[in-house]
Amino acid sequence: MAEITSKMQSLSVNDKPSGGENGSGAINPGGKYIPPHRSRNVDSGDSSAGSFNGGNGYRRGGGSGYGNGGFNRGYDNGGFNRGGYGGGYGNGGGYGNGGYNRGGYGRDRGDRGAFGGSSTHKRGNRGRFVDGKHIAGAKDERLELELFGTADDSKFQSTGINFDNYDDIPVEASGNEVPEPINTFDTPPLEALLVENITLARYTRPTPVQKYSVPIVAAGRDLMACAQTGSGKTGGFLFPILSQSYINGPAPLPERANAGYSRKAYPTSLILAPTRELVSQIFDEARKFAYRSWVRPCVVYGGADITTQLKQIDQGCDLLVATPGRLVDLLERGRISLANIRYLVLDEADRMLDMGFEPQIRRIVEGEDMPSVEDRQTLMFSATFPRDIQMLARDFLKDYIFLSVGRVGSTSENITQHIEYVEDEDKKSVLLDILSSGDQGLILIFVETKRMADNLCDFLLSQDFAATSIHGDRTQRERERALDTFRSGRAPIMVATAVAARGLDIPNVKHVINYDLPTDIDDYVHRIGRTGRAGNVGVATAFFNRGNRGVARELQDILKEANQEVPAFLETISRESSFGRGGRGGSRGGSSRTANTRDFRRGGGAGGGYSNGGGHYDRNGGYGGGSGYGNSYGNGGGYGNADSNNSWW
Ligand SMILES: Nc1ncnc2c1ncn2[C@@H]1O[C@H](COP(=O)(O)OP(=O)(O)OP(=O)(O)O)[C@@H](O)[C@H]1O
Repeated sequence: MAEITSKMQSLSVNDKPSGGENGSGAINPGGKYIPPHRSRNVDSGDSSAGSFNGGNGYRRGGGSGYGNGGFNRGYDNGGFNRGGYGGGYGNGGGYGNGGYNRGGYGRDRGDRGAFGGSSTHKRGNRGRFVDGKHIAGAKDERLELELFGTADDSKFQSTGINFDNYDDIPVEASGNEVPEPINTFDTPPLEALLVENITLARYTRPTPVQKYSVPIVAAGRDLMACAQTGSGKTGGFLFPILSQSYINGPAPLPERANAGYSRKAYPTSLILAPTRELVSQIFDEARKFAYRSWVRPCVVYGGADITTQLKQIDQGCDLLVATPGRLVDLLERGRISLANIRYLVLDEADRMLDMGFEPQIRRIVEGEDMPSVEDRQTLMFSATFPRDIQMLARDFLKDYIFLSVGRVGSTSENITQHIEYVEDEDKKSVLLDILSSGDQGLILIFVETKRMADNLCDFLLSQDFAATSIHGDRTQRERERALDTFRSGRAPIMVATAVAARGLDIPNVKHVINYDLPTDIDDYVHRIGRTGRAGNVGVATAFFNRGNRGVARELQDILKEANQEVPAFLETISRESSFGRGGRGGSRGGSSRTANTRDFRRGGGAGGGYSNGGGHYDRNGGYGGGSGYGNSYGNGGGYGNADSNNSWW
């Protein structure tokens, strides 16, 4: 600290940077900061570095000083400023004294708490199922406004100019006797109240995945559905299970249910998803479409007060949205029975396996009182379906229909993808260039580690950008607050680890930046899918350098599939790395990670049989390691620990 202070004092605006410690930015005689990637001749064969905005200067005047993160925690924690010695030496920018105020944004979380407003379930607006008939509850205008907003409310996603283009995406449905898709919401088999709620949500037409899923579930079939990010998969499972629930009513309680002191809930539908944010979001959607119905949705996830969750469950729980770890906890406490489950949904199942949830999932599905695969309907949804998850399907699904909207694991053409060659030490300055280039709506920046998320967020704050961060080490409250400030635009930049990669539906995310590329190409697909949703357009930029050559080939394939420009350096590096790895084995075509086949049951596919994919994906000592299907599970990760945050993200 003393050393830094003395360095700061000894520097003037015209000083050369001291190098090393501040990321090697340079300051020209006029006091203008020259970012390192400009002041150096880039010779890595990339023509793209620094090409973002035609050379905007930094509007923050002077500031280099990045690279000395680690200061300034406590952003978005409501007003106090721990600026410390902040960033700053080597610049004339004057932010080094804690002068920027990180409070401000980060309040007004309101009272959604763990369960969202529970007013949905006031007696009056709750529906009933009497004598085989669904009787809708009374209307509640205030609640309607809360659930559905108004057409011009930016908090709610509206469809974009390319919404109709979803109809042009080729759909493949394989399996026995695939039912005909519906084309509109007002045709059977959708139940009348659900159609009313869909209208309140201002959905005018079903997306392809919804067109198929509704009749498939109505026909009593199981489903594995793979559709691009942002194309309405949540409705794809909520619509059919709610509609069928409204038509069929609740399952009768088992005879011994709630005998004596037992206070168990007997949900009819169970939706499992990997992260707290995702289950909360699914729950919010379920509240909309369950409005005025007999179905009462509940949500449970780790990291939040279990007593509050139990109280909510006690008030009724017909559709339960849960992370696997917390659900196991509740099962152990004897507060939930799965004996009445008719519909089981696994959303983002591949991520749940990545996170080490497989033991919990197997316990929930096979080791408790859930009806067997023959006596329930099981649905699996994701935008990517690696082969191992298709294998899991063999145990959980029966005679299912495999639905793929577009190619499995492909990205939406609504997202314009840029891959820029950026060396690690240049990333910050290139990022500043992008962020300085104008109003771009919300910007989501992905990094690989929690530490990096903190560092980068601190750095951006030090540069006067209103940023927040989300990662697995932040408390649930902090994570919710971060999401809220981001959603509302009070902090229009969010630095995130993979916790925010899947499923999150945040309107107005215009740009996703992969500051660090993931090592798994499926993660890339999900990350960039936070933009370009519901027919809206978006931009995704990835910083690529030789350290990312492991994904070069797959990235190139993805760009081609989505009709995106493939930079020359990517082709070169991808050729080099394919050569180094002995041909196409590690590529998307032959990878065991992402299924190239549409329906695994059809066998073979471009990559050959499952066991010869090469380089089985491995994370957390997960299910990797083996060739061959037989030993691909059986991961480490210790039973019961997956709700904790042992991971790096
Ligand atoms: N039929 C529809 N009409 C209009 N908007 C829709 C329709 N279905 C879904 N949406 C909207 O599209 C957005 C994306 O939907 P959703 O979150 O279900 O996508 P997803 O396919 O699950 O994406 P991801 O793969 O990222 O999880 C949401 O804001 C949702 O409200």
